[in-house]
Amino acid sequence: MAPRKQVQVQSPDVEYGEEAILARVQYETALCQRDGDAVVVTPKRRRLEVRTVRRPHRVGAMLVGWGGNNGTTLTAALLANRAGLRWETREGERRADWLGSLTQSATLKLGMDAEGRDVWVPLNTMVPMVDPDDLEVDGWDISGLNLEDAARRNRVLDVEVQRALAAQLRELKPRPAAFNAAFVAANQQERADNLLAGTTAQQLQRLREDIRDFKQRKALDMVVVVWTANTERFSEVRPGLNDTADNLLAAIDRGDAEVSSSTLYAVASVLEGCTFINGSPQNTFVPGCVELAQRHGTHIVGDDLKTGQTKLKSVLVDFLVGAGIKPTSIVSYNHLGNNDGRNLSAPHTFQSKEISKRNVVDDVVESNSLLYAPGEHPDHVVVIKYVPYVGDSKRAMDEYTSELLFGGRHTLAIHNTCEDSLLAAPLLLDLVVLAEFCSRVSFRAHGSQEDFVPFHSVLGLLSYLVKAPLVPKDTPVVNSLFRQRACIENVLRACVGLAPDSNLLLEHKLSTDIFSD
Ligand SMILES: NC(=O)c1ccc[n+]([C@@H]2O[C@H](COP(=O)([O-])OP(=O)(O)OC[C@H]3O[C@@H](n4cnc5c(N)ncnc54)[C@H](O)[C@@H]3O)[C@@H](O)[C@H]2O)c1
Ligand SMILES: O=P([O-])([O-])O[C@@H]1[C@@H](O)[C@H](O)[C@@H](O)[C@H](O)[C@@H]1O
Repeated sequence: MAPRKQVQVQSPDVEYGEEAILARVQYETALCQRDGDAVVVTPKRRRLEVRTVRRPHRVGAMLVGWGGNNGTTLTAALLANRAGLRWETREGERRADWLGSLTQSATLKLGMDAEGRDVWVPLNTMVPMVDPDDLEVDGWDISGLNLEDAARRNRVLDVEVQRALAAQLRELKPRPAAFNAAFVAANQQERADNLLAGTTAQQLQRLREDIRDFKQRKALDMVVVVWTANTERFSEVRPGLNDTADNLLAAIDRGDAEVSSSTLYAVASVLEGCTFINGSPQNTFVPGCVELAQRHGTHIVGDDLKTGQTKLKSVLVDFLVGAGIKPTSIVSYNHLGNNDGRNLSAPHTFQSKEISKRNVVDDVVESNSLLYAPGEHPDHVVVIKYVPYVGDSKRAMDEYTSELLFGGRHTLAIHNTCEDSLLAAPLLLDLVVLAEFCSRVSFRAHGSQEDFVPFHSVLGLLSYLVKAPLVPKDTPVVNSLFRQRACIENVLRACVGLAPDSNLLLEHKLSTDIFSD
């Protein structure tokens, strides 16, 4: 697909240099001090400089679980879009697209034209971003199936698409994987025929060699490793095991069985200077792993892709609580029949998913003390059942019960069929594209001679894409979907010297025009 024309901002506050865009923005916050029931607010204004390197890296994504439903679907989408694939369906011809991708198929409101009409532009025209057609992919899987056979087994893609991509997919074979079977359901053992041998320490070295091999073979200057393998049970976090970076490295050296596969891949990625993204709910980022990422100045992102049922939950609860309606009961049931669902049929792996699916309402509930007393929250139940027949087509059924005026009851009953991998694959692309963008952005106080500072190792900006956002220690978690999206939009606006979108639109709301020059 031809690259889209970039937005060009004409302002004394932005310079489009050869190497970087240098922008100056006013960063405004409000310092609140409670005094009994009163709140005293002091506006804080800081002028910042934002530097964005213009040329995107030559990026490769290494998928852990490459042969899975998400991994094969993302790979097929990359190949199909690169080829401009068209295929026949019973509803007529389809052509490859990136529907469901924030960076490829979503827009943001840039401003208004001379007639006062809103002007919306694709997100990826604000600053240069990686073109998916340039993205290289590789990865590991405990199953040795090549991606053509894996895609057939996974039953996500139309047969016409599988046929059209068969020759290319057949050439793609996952690398042997590090696998700690104790962390996933026993039923996953059946497919484990493509495993690394040796001690955990030897496997760590092999994973690092794999990353270097991919980087060298494809002439990359950045690799992003993405965990899209099975959901694991939580790792025990304890002093001497994984509470510090050195203890975690020592635990790997001694082959401690409590080091999960996902943490081992994360450590390999950090040691190779790569961004690591956790698309599953387990606590891959034990404290020692976070410390290691900070020590090496690499980015980590997690946890658990936010694709369908949970994405809707974060919107509905935001809407209800924001409207002063009090959700008192949330029942989230779904059944699915893919291998993810099969793995989640084990209590210890389900518990990881239950945590990420339940915590997503916490920040919105805590935001409204008029509705909820301290510690009060809605009843909230998550149920996931494995029903092979429905395959990847997850059926979510939710019931939201809320209290209304005069003791009224409001009930929202929703049936939400989520084609899980068709929803997840575009988000995996967004995570890689946005993680690469974040690696090129840095900030400093205006007029400072200090170095520009990058985003924190824990890349909270990408919270929009995950259920359980990993954020820097002692910083707030935001789950509200539209606040998360606004954060990404406003960072993109800051990169080109534009203020956040206030949504005031006073030009259209006053009795008299006070804006005409
Ligand atoms: N699709 C969605 O809607 C969605 C949303 C949120 C999170 N997720 C999570 O994404 C992950 C992948 O989902 P999926 O539907 O692709 O599952 P999947 O079971 O189809 O794919 C997982 C793949 O990982 C492989 N694997 C397991 N352990 C491995 C290891 N140690 N190293 C390398 N490969 C390993 C498996 O063989 C399998 O091919 C799951 O954890 C799931 O919970 C999916
Ligand atoms: O749709 P969503 O809640 O965002 O996410 C999905 C869950 O509903 C589903 O139960 C689980 O199997 C998938 O891995 C994914 O987590």
